[in-house]
Amino acid sequence: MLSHQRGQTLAQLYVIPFHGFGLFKEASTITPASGGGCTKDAAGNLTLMKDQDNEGATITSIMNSKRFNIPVGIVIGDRNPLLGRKVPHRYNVMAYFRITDIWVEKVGQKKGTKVRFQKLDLSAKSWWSKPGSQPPTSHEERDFSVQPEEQSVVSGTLTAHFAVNYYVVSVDSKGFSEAPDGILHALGRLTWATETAVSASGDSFLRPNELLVLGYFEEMKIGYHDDGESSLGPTIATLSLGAKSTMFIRMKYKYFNGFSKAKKLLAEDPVLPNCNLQVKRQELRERYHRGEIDQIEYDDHRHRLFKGVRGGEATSCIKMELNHGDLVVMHGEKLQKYYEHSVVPDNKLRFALTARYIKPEQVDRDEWVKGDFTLSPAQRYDGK
Ligand SMILES: O=C(O)CCC(=O)C(=O)O
Ligand SMILES: [Fe+2]
Repeated sequence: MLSHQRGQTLAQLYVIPFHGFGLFKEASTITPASGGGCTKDAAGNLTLMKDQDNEGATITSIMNSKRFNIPVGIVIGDRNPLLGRKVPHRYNVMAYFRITDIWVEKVGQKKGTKVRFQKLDLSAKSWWSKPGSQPPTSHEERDFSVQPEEQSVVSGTLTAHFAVNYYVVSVDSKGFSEAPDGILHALGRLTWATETAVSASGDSFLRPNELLVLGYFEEMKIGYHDDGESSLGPTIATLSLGAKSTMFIRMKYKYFNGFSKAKKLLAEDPVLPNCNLQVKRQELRERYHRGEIDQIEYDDHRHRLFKGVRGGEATSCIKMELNHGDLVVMHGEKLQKYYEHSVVPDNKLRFALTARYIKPEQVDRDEWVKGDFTLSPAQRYDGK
C-alpha cells in the first residue's frame, strides 16, 4: 500500500496487494495488510500473526483520509485473484474512492482493521464490473449509513509483499529472458555465493535456476518459516538490498521440546544439540537404539519425562545482521527440516533476492524454457 503525502494532499494512492482484499460491486471492504505482523505459513502464504492496531502508518494514513475527506485511488495488480478474471495491465487503476467506514474485526484469532471504500464517480459503470451486472445506484439513492450487505471474507492470507519470481513453481513467474540486466547480475553473484559455500562444505553444487524478489515495505517482516519445499534443492542464497535487517534462526518447536504443539511425541527424536532435556532424551534414545528398551517402553519413558513440562519456543541460535549487499547461503536439507528462519528489516524499504535450484521434474515441461538462460560474461561473477 502506498500513500503520497507531499505538499497538500489531494488524493492518496493505494495498491491492492496480491491476497486478502474483499471487493465487490461499487463499494469495497478491504483489510489493509498494513501494520506488519505477517508471517509465512507452511504453504508459503503470509498470514496475520499479530493484532493490527490503529497505530500503524498505513492505518493512520487511512484514518486521516477519512477524517479530511481525501479521495483515495486504488490500483489492482494482475496477480490479485479478487476480480476473478484477467486484468489488462500489471497494475490497473480502479478509480477514486472515499473512505466511508473503518472498523476492527476478528480475522482468525487476531484483530484486523477493515476499510470500506465508496467509489466517487457513480455515473459510469466500472471497467472491472461483472459483465451483465446492474449499473451502480446513484449517490442520491444510496444509503450511506448502512454497512455493505456483502462482507468480504479474509481467509487469513494477507500480504503486501512485493514479489516477482523468475521461474518458480508456485506463483506465476517470468522467464529469465524477461529479466532485466540487474536481476541477472544479482543472479551471477548469488550463483558465485552458492558455489563458494557449497563447495567449501564438500558437496556438489547445483546452479540456481530460480530467483525470487521480495520487497519489504515499512514495518514488514517475514516470520519464522522454513524453505524446505520438496521441489527445491537444499541450497538457498539470498542477497539483501536496502535497509539493514536481522536474520534469526531457531530450532523448530517439536525438535526443541521433543513433542509437537499437539503434544505428540516425535517418532524419531534426533536430540539436537541444545534441545530441551537434551541429556535425558539422548540417554533414552541410546537405550532404544541399543535394543535395551522397545518402542513402547521408549515412548513410555518419554511421556513420563515430558509430563508437566510446558513446551516453549527455542531462543534463536543464530542472530545475524544483514547489511546492504550481504549474501547469505543456507545449505543442507536438515537446516530446513530442523530449523526455521525469520528476517526482520529495520523499518525501511528492503529487497531480498533469493536464488534457488528447482528440480526440473517438479516443473511442467512447458515451463522449462523459463529457467533456460545463460549469463553474459559481464553478468557472471568470480568474487573479485
Ligand atoms: O528476506 C530475506 O532475507 C529472506 C526471505 C526468505 O526467507 C524467503 O523468501 O523464504
Ligand atoms: Fe525463507
